[in-house]
Amino acid sequence: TTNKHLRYLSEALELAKKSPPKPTNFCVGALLLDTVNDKVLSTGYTLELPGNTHAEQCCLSKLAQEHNLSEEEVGKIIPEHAVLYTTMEPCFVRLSGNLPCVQRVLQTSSNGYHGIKSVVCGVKEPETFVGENKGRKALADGGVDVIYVTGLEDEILKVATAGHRESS
Ligand SMILES: Nc1nc(=O)c(N)c(NC[C@H](O)[C@H](O)[C@H](O)COP(=O)(O)O)[nH]1
Ligand SMILES: [Zn+2]
Repeated sequence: TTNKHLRYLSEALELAKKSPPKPTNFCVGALLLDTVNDKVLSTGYTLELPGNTHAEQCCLSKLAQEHNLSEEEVGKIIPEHAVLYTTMEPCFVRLSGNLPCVQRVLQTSSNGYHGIKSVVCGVKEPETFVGENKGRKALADGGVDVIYVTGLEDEILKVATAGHRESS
């Protein structure tokens, strides 16, 4: 399944490349996969939707919109065995103070909804903005497996930090 993880993580990386580089965040790509039907349910990249939005946030928000649900209810339509692929691990703290994506993921399995129980990411979050990201433990405590897949780190970080260099 590592090849499958790399395939979808590569797709998420292509999405991350669409994100407009900024010095105050990372360019990340995310996609939600229905692994039973091998169907991409939704995709997202940083700043895709208006506002200071994250890739995982856009992915979930677009899915909610498609089903006329609020973000809080989107777990209702997420099938069992859905996997969230994100090039960088979900944020645990955001300098902006906006709701972290760890909370958004955990929220999908509230209210008795099955929600997202598995996250596959390509890199841990660098400590640039908020120090060590402790999201993996929070997700595990909430019954969500976090799997780090190696192999794309360099490219993921290069894309993620495109806005952090003068001549990017
Ligand atoms: N997983 C992830 N997906 C994203 O789409 C994104 N931009 C980040 N970035 C994490 C970083 O910690 C925050 O971008 C900064 O903490 C600034 O916070 P805001 O983004 O302004 O809320 N992380
Ligand atoms: Zn986030």
